[in-house]
Amino acid sequence: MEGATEVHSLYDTVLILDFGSQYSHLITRRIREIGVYCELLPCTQKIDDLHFQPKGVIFSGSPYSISDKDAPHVDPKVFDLNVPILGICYGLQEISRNKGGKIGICERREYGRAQLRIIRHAEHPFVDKLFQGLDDTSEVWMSHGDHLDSAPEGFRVIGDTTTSAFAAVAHETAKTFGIQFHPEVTHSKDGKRILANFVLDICGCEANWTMASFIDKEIERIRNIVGPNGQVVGAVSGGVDSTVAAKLMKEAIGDRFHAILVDNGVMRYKECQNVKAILSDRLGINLDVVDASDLFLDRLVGVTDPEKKRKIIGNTFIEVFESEAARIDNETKQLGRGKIDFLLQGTLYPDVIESISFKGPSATIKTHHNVGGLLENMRLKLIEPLRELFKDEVRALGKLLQIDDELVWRHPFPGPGIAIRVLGEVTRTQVAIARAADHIYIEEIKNAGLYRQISQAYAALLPVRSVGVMGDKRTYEQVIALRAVESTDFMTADWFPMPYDVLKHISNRIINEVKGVNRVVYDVSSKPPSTIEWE
Ligand SMILES: Nc1ncnc2c1ncn2[C@@H]1O[C@H](COP(=O)(O)OP(=O)(O)OP(=O)(O)O)[C@@H](O)[C@H]1O
Ligand SMILES: O=c1[nH]c(=O)c2[nH+]cn([C@@H]3O[C@H](COP(=O)(O)O)[C@@H](O)[C@H]3O)c2[nH]1
Ligand SMILES: NC(=O)CC[C@H](N)C(=O)O
Ligand SMILES: [Mg+2]
Repeated sequence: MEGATEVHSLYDTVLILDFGSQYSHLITRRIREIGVYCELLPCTQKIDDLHFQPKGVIFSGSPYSISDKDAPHVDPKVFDLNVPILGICYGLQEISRNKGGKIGICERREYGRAQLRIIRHAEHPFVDKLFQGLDDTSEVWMSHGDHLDSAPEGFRVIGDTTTSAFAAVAHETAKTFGIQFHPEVTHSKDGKRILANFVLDICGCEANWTMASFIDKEIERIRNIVGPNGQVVGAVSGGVDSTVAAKLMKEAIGDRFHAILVDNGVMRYKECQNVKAILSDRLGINLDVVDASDLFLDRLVGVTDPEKKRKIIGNTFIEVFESEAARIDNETKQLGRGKIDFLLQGTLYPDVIESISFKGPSATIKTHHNVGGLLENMRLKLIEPLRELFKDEVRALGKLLQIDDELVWRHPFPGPGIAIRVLGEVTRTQVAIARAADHIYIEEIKNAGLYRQISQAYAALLPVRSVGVMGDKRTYEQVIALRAVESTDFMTADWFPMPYDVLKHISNRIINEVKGVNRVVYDVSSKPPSTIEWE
């Protein structure tokens, strides 16, 4: 699917070469916010293998020191692309290394805020473009132990600080810039303006990366890939990612797209009904709800290990999904349609970045199940309309596609659902208790107007018994743990400071209304060292 159907062939694209900095994805985010499309690739990318002509290139920072033996380096051919280059921190040092500058070790590591003094050069107006529109000084964020001892031939110093004589440099003619600070973090006050100067003015990119323009182009792209007769099948959970992907697909190919929602018996209160109502009735998506709850719950009998639960649920998902795809294939044969050739997946850009990152995929803490990802030996080809988008872009897209706020702002819900929120063995009774408590909890969070402030909330059932007293009688029942977190990327999270009066009310309702529970606790652990889900 390379060539004219790729997003980077439809937009001016900036290439970000990742040297492994913890901020690399932030550079990508900031440039997208400016309205310019960009892609992040490992710094080891061979330029001859690049499938598109970037309008400019950015080198990220890096945890390596440029003098390390195994320090990563760019393919020098990047300098022959003849497009503007901006090096950030290690990226500046890498430019300097290629162009003959000297790099040394700082006497004192520089970490934190610094005042950048801007040095202008009236005789070389081009070098001034990076800091155009800025005052004479600017607060910037530094994080480095190496620095330039001299600028390479042909470069001018365009900014310094009291400790860095070469905090910013620019080539007199070659449109190559390097900065020692990090414009991508918000602590650099003019960071976004600097990045905008680079991508808009210096690279000449058009700021046309908006979700409104993406919709039309993506629909067109899907139509080209699928063809006039092709059919697509997709697992849809009612989560924002799969819903937005499904809606795009529906706009592109109508009822040749078949969405399948699997009731695995561990969904939330009335979830399948609600999702069906919204997706079928309101969004016009061709959706089948398959009730496989008995199959899932029977297979979970006696299983207590969280990873085993995930595996059983992941595998069963595939089985159900494959047999549904075969059924649809059969049923649509009479309509004279082609076989189903494609599988829709709601993969997002962070998943892609994670798998191509220079640092490689991170250590497995939990094997998050992913329905499509496991269908390896299927003949179906993947189609991933959200592959280039971040979650907030997906939400913006969802709004434009007129998907209800209720779905667009839904907290994420894991595929294995309540099964990993009932600790220990998953039985129908235990699921019913967790589901009822969760329903009350979420309802009250919404009533208190807190749902949007919280990134994810749920109730977990702990299979331990504690003593209580109700109506003068001794009780000996289980515990509900309430979890609520704030997070931007779900890689790290802080526990949410839930107001006491809201907690009081929720606790009261759960103990009174949910049979089998006599105690409610609130989880005050952050991630790390805890995780968001209890299992
Ligand atoms: N009950 C289900 N029925 C069908 N497909 C499902 C179900 N649960 C999960 N999936 C599939 O697994 C994928 C991954 O689930 P995941 O929870 O990560 O994403 P999501 O549900 O689309 O969005 P969110 O992260 O907001 O919940 C979904 O995109 C969907 O394709
Ligand atoms: O589709 C999924 N299948 C899974 O097996 C799974 N486990 C965790 N999660 C979700 O991932 C995010 C981070 O969760 P953890 O901090 O618990 O790892 C949170 O949003 C979790 O809800 C899952 N999603
Ligand atoms: N943030 C960075 O890119 C740091 C680069 C390099 N490790 C240094 O200490 O200078
Ligand atoms: Mg989900």
